[in-house]
Amino acid sequence: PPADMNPEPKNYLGLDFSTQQVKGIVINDRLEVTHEAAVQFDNDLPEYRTHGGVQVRDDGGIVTSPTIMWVKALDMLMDKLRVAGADFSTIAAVSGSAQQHGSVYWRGGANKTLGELQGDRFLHDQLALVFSLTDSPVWMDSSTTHQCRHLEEALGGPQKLAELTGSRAYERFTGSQIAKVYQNRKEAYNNTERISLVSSFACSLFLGKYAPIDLSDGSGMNLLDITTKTWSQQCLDACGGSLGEKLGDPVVSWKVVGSVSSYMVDRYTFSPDTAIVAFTGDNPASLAGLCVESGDLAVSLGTSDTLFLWLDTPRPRIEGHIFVSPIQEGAYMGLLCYKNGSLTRERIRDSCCEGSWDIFSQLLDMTPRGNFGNIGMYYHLPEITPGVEGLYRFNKTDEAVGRFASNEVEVRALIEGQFLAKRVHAERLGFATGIGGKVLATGGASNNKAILQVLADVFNATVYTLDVANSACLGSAYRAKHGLAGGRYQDIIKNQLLKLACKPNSDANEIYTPMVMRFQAFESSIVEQQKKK
Ligand SMILES: O=C(CO)[C@@H](O)[C@H](O)CF
Repeated sequence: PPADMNPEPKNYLGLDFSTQQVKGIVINDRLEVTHEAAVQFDNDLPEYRTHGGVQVRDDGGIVTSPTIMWVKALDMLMDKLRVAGADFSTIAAVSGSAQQHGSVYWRGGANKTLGELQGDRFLHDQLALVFSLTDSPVWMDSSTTHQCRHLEEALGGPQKLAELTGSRAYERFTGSQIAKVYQNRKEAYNNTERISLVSSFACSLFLGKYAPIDLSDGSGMNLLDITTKTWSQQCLDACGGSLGEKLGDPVVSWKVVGSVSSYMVDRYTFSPDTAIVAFTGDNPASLAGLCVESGDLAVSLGTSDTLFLWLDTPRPRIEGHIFVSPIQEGAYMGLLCYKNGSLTRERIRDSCCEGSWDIFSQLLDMTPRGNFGNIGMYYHLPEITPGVEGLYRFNKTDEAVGRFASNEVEVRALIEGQFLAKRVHAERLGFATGIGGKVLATGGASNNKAILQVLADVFNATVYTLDVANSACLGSAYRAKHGLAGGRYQDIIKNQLLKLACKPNSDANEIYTPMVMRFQAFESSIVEQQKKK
């Protein structure tokens, strides 16, 4: 039969440049993982002396990563994938993701160098001198409070900035980081021809020229007007001179931004027509990898808990973040981060359950939904959402109490309290609870059925689990197929197996909707109290 009757198998490559490692996954046309590899920055590139992939200065305020380390790691990753048996000549499309908010500064002439890379030499040898700033600020940096206040003032306050860009000003967000470079490293800034996010920087290494910033990761900069989907000139002017031309125009996340570079063809035998789909942030890529659809939410129950929301009508607030959706035109995603996640669950397991998850689950199962009206909030660490700290317990008559009557009430108060908070904050951002959407759970605690039952009851929704360890990397591979195929993302992932974990009890709504109201009132009073301190 003619060659096109038996088209080559279509495989897809997804990458994720996270804080501690760069990972690559190859999937086949049925989205099955066929090859994977990772390069750990600390262990595999010790010459850069990073800890957790970063270098910390100034008593923790300044956190950066050597840009060239990421470059060197990519060649190592591609070699590891090839050794693992990946055949890059069968890759139809590549996409990727990266830690959000970090920034890369390309010196004048770097675009030309990117286009002339020689396949017989390492990337890092050829790109050693192309960065006008050699250390990239990353999301853990918190040295830009002054720039954040200036940006919020320039835009009329935190709520106004949130309505325009999806978030209030945050120290880690790229706009304030660029403002700091503009103010303190003016020469480097003026020598900078292009500023990339870590995601568009990584894409540039495959493209052989500057890759555009995508709208979803671009929503994490405090620079993008998420309604018009263009840079806000007011925000650009508040952060740096002629910043718009250094950023280039943003593109939709599913755009094919070009075909693979000659470097990648020569060195790794990619086919010259391999498509490169815009890279995005790790959280938008995770939303894709967790197969979130309209009306769904995903929760990653890990060291910190993260909530990924599908939003059709977002309501930006000074808490949480709204990003342009990486997978659906016109839709948005909400992101909520909680620092008191599994560390808090482990504390209560140790203090009330002799350190045993089995006892934890038994105590949870033996207490009634609604916990006799008791509500608890457990912020051993300074919480992100909301910005409070401390332990708070309320009994059924709304009185603050120092402790609950039993261990089982304490255990249920912790889990119900963590999920009530998530429902309150999700609904504030515009999420509609209980309209038939799914809850997708992942992360360590998603292996605990008793915990997932509470999640199903509080959200009055069926909970599914998917054990995708690297949801961002997997989501990047799915997005590579989506960008090439076009059409609806849902059609790309429709056969993905979701494991049904538990359904809500029939009385869930009548029990938890009133509790949501009470929780909201308690949280507002605590936030007010902390402001007065
Ligand atoms: O800052 C964050 C989100 O706003 C983190 O989740 C980074 O993306 C982690 F890399």
